[in-house]
Amino acid sequence: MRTGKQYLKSLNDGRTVILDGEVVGHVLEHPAFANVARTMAELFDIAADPANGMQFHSEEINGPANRTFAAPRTQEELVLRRQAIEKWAKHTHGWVGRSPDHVGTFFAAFGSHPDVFKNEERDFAGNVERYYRKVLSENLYLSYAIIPPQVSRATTASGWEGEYLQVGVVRETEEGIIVRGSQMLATGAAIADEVFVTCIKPLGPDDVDFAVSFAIPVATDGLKLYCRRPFAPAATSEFDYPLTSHYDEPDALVVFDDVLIPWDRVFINRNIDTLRRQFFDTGAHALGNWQAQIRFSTKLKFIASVARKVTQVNGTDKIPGVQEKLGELAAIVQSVESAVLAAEYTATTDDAGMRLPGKSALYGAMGLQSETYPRVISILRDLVGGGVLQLPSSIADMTSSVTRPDMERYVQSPGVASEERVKLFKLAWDIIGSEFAGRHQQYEMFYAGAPFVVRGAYTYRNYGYDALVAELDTFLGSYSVDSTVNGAGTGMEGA
Ligand SMILES: Cc1cc2nc3c(=O)[nH]c(=O)nc-3n(C[C@H](O)[C@H](O)[C@H](O)COP(=O)(O)OP(=O)(O)OC[C@H]3O[C@@H](n4cnc5c(N)ncnc54)[C@H](O)[C@@H]3O)c2cc1C
Repeated sequence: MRTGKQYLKSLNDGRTVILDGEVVGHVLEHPAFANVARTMAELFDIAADPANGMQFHSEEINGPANRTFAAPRTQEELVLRRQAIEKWAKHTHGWVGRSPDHVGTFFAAFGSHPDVFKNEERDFAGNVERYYRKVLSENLYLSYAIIPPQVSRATTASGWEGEYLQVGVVRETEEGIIVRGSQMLATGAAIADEVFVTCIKPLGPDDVDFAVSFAIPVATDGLKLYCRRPFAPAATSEFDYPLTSHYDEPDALVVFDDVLIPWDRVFINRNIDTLRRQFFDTGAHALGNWQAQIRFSTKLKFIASVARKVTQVNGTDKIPGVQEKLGELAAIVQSVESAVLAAEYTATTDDAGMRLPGKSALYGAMGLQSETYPRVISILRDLVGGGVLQLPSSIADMTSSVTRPDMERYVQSPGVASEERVKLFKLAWDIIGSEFAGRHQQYEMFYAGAPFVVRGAYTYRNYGYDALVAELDTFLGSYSVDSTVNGAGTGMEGA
């Protein structure tokens, strides 16, 4: 299996990554990307070491592959898959949202349901199968951009002024389709191998040009990545910004300047019905978002551990009011892990033989996430008080012989030396207050769609209200005006 070293080597490929009006040369030589790319390399090394139990024998490629890219067929495989995802999530403490297991999971589901992509003119179903085999055999890191740019949400792209603002097909050639336009928001693309592009938002009949699905290498002619302001370069040290310095995944607006997508990389071409079905009739949406919940649960446990330690250091942990706050935190964190396990417990097997996590539990947790995460951050913010600002400006105050004595005298706690205390509270600030922290709040609230979409389209539809209402109707049918008038069920029978 591909190692971290091999992955890093492959990044010097002439990709067009843009920051501050300029094309970044080799991403590994830029402080915005170097450390987070090394984090990804560590993940690949963990997967490549058989001792970590992250490999499985793939029938599709008849060889070893990354367990997080497996399409589970049995309950045991579903459990092993969750454990492999946890292994990676624990390495980053859940602070890397789009590690390669996220989009890789979608292709596990696509590859198990090629029929959904079947097309009379072209072998798109075969393309999906072959591409999944490529993901497995090359241990690929995919990012994705599946949301139209935020031009206007009042209409879909066909209603916008200006053509091809959203990525769409301009024309077809013998070699493939030519696409033009943009899509948001490809997390990790600047350091990924490939980018998967499609549209998950519903399209109207006039949007057929935008109904595409394809994957291409990041280093493709005409493909540009406009990255948001990176936070890692401003991180003065690992000690000052322990999370920012390692886990600042770049987010990018993806722009296509008449890019040729070869036919063998096209999965959907101008087909609104298949576009809708690709995520939901393949199980990809559920399997992919379960990966996200496993990662989220790992992150929440990490934040809870910081909160608990802060109260120990500050000597507030014996106060009943503080224990109540830690209790609320524990309840929230446990409810997310419980949903992950409940989804596993209620898993079902679909028509293609793929084992899918239970949707009611999965989408239930997702429906609350836009409140869960801010609440968790708010509890930690409450518990740390001003301690996160009563901190030296940087590691320099800790190392300078002039300032260190004051740090050791004034910034410490009983039994907790200055360095230990500063370290903990700097970590807390990187969780609640740094730019990295702010981006994470936005990420957890929006990565699976705006909250109104998650609740209205996923949680509501998958809850199983019909079965509940059927039970309610049985109960309502068990009594009537007549039975009440006759005294039945009132306790007055025979009176
Ligand atoms: C940090 C981060 C990383 C991301 N990474 C990725 C990625 O890797 N790949 C990817 O494809 N996408 C990614 N996304 C994009 C994400 O999928 C979108 O942000 C998400 O789908 C929501 O779309 P939007 O931001 O355009 O919000 P909009 O749809 O514009 O909604 C914004 C807000 O407007 C209001 N609103 C709009 N329409 C309605 C309505 N009909 N009813 C009620 N309220 C409404 C709501 O308050 C809503 O929250 C990322 C986003 C963030 C923040």
